[in-house]
Amino acid sequence: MANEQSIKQADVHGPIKNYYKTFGGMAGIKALTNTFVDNVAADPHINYYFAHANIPQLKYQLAQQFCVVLGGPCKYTGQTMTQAHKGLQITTAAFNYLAADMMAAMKTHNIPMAAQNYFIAQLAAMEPQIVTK
Ligand code: HEM
Repeated sequence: MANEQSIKQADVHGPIKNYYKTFGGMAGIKALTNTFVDNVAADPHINYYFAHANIPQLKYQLAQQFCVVLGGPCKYTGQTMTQAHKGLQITTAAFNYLAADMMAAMKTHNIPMAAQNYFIAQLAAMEPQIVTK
């Protein structure tokens, strides 16, 4: 299990459920993250936000964060969601496009529906920290 500091930093809301194995452990989470970031990079509604992003670093931090959210034995050492998205002027519409890109990625990887619902609810709970416009 991730420690308390790591959980807080990852902006996990509410009780963590253990879906780590359902997502295929770290290999599954990395594969999902790759598909998700690829979907975002190909999404003309939001990809311009990532024009100057360090994609390998972003994928690494996302996979660690997702692992913590899914109850896995990881530590998230990146920025909080408030810090990471400060000044990016992210809109509700952009947030929703990104969520749809994650749903498509989970579908691609055949994640069971209950696990999908848990994960997307966790991401949705981060919206107040991310949407600033
Ligand atoms: C629940 C949804 C989201 C989560 C979980 C999330 C998570 C993250 C994480 C973990 C980082 C890296 C922090 C670090 O390196 O310390 C990051 C950075 C970033 N995020 Fe998000 N994010 C979300 C939504 C969004 C949305 C909607 C956008 C824009 C449409 C966005 C744009 C960015 C950008 C541009 C960066 C900086 C990348 C870089 O400079 O390399 N994020 N996000």
